Amino acid sequence: MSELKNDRYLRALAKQPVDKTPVWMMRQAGRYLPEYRATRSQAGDFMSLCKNAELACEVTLQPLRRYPLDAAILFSDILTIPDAMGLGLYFETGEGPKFERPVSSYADVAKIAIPDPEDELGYVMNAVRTIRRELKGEVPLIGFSGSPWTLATYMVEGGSSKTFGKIKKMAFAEPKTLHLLLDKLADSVTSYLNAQVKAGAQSLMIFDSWGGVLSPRDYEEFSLRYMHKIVDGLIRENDGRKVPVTLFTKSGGQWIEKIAATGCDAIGLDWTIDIADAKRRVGDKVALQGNMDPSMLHASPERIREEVASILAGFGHGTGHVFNLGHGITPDVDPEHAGAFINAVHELSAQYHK
Ligand SMILES: Cc1c2[nH]c(c1CCC(=O)O)Cc1[nH]c(c(CCC(=O)O)c1C)Cc1[nH]c(c(CCC(=O)O)c1C)Cc1[nH]c(c(C)c1CCC(=O)O)C2
Repeated sequence: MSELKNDRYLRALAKQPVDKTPVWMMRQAGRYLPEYRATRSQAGDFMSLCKNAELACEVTLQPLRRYPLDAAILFSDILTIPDAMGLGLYFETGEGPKFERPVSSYADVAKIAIPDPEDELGYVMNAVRTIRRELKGEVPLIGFSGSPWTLATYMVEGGSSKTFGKIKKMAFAEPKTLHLLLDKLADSVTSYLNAQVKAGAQSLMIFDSWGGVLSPRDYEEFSLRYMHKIVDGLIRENDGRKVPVTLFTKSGGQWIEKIAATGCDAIGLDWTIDIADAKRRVGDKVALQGNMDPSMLHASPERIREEVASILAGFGHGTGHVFNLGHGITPDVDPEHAGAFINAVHELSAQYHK
């Protein structure tokens, strides 16, 4: 078993005692950091940055050099799987991700093959191995993927969407087509995440960014069911240590009992749910990650501290809490405010672990 210098994050996920509440930030490597923007312009476009193991490692480590974060997250994107399936991912400046060949029919879905993670996605595994080597056991490395539903929204819509008109039409008019796609995605995500574990990822997170646009029944049918299938297929122990899995459904606060029942180790919460309420409902089963509104990072450092204090008080005494934002940090945040947030978590949380 390789030793970690700081294992607070893994201990909190396993509900073992900690000295302080661990903290990391979704999208902690990103455009709000000038050093990220510099490396990114050196790489050219975003996917070239993801495909260069040395540069992907560099941007993964940048936020850790600035802040005492308790975890690193692989620098990559959730859309690597659809790209490896042959859809032709590209990024239009200011418009987010797009696909050259979106999926629209049963025939399109039938043609899709499950990518080999060490072949078409070998660049991701190279990044994981490089980052693990360069982290030198400082903090654990989180691997990740998108959920089948969230990946399918991009594949069917051809990019980001506000209304999800095309994928909902497929869900309700051609459910067989969508289920075949979701099934292939679940198999792809399982083998992709297991390959990340074998390459060195010490924890896993599944981003279900768009599960919250579904009705409760449709959430179970089109999103949760496939995340459950993935959880059942994951390697849960490696190198003598548990590999915890965190499920994050944005706007999924009303379904946390159902999410906990998948057998995941932790639930990621956005800011629309009170963490005290979440702890009452599922705190005996799973750890909780979250949940400050990322927009709060625009407030003064004093106001940020107050917000951190109130979330810590909501969770209360004991372990099982990984502090985070309720969604990704945005490019317009002042890096000093991010630092104030992280320090506040460490300083104000010690009293809850005595
Ligand atoms: C939906 C989604 C995507 N990607 C991701 C999600 C799920 C999380 C969420 O709900 O936000 C996940 C993701 N994307 C990225 C990471 C890296 C790890 C981290 O630091 O958290 C992670 C975990 C890097 C990235 N992924 C992307 C960037 C920005 C790219 C750039 O440098 O221009 C980063 C740092 C690109 C991306 N990729 C995607 C979008 C919507 C965008 C933004 C496009 C834009 O704003 O121009 C798809």
